[in-house]
Amino acid sequence: MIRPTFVGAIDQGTTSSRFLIFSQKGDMVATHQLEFQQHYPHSGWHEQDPEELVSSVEACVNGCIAEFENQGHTREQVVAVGITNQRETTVVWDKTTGKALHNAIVWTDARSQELVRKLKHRIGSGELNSRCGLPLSTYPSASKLLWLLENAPAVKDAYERGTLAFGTVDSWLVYKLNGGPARNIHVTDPTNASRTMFMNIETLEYDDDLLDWFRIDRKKVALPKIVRSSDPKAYGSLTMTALKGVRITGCLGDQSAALVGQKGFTAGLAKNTYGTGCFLLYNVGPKPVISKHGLLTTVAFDFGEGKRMYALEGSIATAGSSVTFLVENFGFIDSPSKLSVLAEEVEDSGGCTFVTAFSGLFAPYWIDDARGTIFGITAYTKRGHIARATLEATCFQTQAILKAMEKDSGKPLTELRVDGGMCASDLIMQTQSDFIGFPVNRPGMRETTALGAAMAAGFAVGVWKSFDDLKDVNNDGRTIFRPQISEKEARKKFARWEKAVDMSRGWLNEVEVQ
Ligand SMILES: Nc1ncnc2c1ncn2[C@@H]1O[C@H](COP(=O)(O)OP(=O)(O)O)[C@@H](O)[C@H]1O
Ligand SMILES: O=P(O)(O)OC[C@H](O)CO
Repeated sequence: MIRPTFVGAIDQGTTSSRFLIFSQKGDMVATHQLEFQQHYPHSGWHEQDPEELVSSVEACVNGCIAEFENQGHTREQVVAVGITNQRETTVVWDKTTGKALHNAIVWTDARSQELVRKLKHRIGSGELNSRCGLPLSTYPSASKLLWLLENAPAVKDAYERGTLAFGTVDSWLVYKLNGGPARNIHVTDPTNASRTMFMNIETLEYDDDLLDWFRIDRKKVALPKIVRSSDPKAYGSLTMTALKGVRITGCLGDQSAALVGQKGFTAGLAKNTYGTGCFLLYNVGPKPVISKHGLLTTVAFDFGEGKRMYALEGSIATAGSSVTFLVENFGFIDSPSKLSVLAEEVEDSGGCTFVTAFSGLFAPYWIDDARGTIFGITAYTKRGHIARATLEATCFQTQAILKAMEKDSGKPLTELRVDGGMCASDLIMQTQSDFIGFPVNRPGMRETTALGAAMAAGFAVGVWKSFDDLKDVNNDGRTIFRPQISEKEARKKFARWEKAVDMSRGWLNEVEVQ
């Protein structure tokens, strides 16, 4: 009997790690998920333990395989594994010992704000964006690595001794899952490398001028080799877990993976993922487009010649994390899924606008001196109003990003494909459609990020041979949300949001910046 083949996907997100197994039809057959600890040592700082990222992934693989085998399958049916990950989060380790030298600095971490402020005065700062696709800010990995080199003695020492290795979470996982220094597999893919500020967005190679500008000496720090997002050999294989020996053949930053999982293979398609943050990626085709309106240029995926695409990206730093904040810091609700219930106790936000700038505001505004601010509170304000204002904040920022995208691309979008934890809420998706004035399309199977990683891995080993092989994947159970308010009303709400954004500028002055 020929047993069907399956592909596994490691999804290492900001708040949890997951392992999922997909059939050749793209159906998710087994999954295991674990949350891990977040560390906030100071206001604006956000760290994770690199060892815990690895151990949570390994536990997820084992938990998922147990479930898979309970269904009557065998682990040998999993022929390849893909990795997708939170991007920009920076890990540094000693390449001789394989040990992390500092906690991972998470993409949301704003500690490098002062450093970035100084870098903005350095000659040539204005040219960085067109070379690497990213604005100089606390968000990409570059400023996080510079901060570590200036402030973490162990990192500085390893740099001086030439034993320092740098990577984003994909590189760290691949390195550790391959057994660390024994094999020393130190690689990344262009979707992740395009988030560092070290890669040239045209050539997809490290750019010596960029590294020189940041004063990073390549002889003193090992950077991961940039290889394709789908590759049968470059990523090695798992040396531990129930899938020991299985090859890792796909690697995509999570937002690129979601675009792939939503089958956004051709120019003009877009998706918006509402996870810890929220990220809208719009496929612009095989040539990069540099934004003039506050968006990022990123690699959508690199599946080899003729299958390499770029995207314009709108990044929102705080989305699902604002919901978690209401749960954990304010105790308004006991789980994120109750947000909609609380928000539905009231008809609207009662005049409140919440600018959820916990790490400053990202696209399209890039205001690093703003912090979370609620406007319009009166004696009338109830928790439900704040809940509504919280969910509306992500929808307003998405609306602002879409306006910028329309200006950059010259083409208005007519439908938004969505996924991520927050999109489970019908109220949020309806609000989104109301604000943007066109349909929001939510798939039945929402693990599109993991599906994208599985697709990248499956392409490398011939599980799928062309995009056309995937045309029937994840088409069932879609929900379409259509606008229910007038354009005039949406415009009025948006004008109030823009006013609030403007008023949130400059909250942190130079003296207060850490
Ligand atoms: N029903 C819901 N309504 C609103 N927010 C939700 C809901 N379910 C989950 N979330 C939010 O979604 C986020 C988790 O989404 P997920 O896509 O798993 O994130 P990540 O990949 O960043 O770890 C959490 O921040 C959580 O607060
Ligand atoms: O973990 P997510 O889904 O919020 O995604 C994190 C992004 O990759 C950060 O750029």
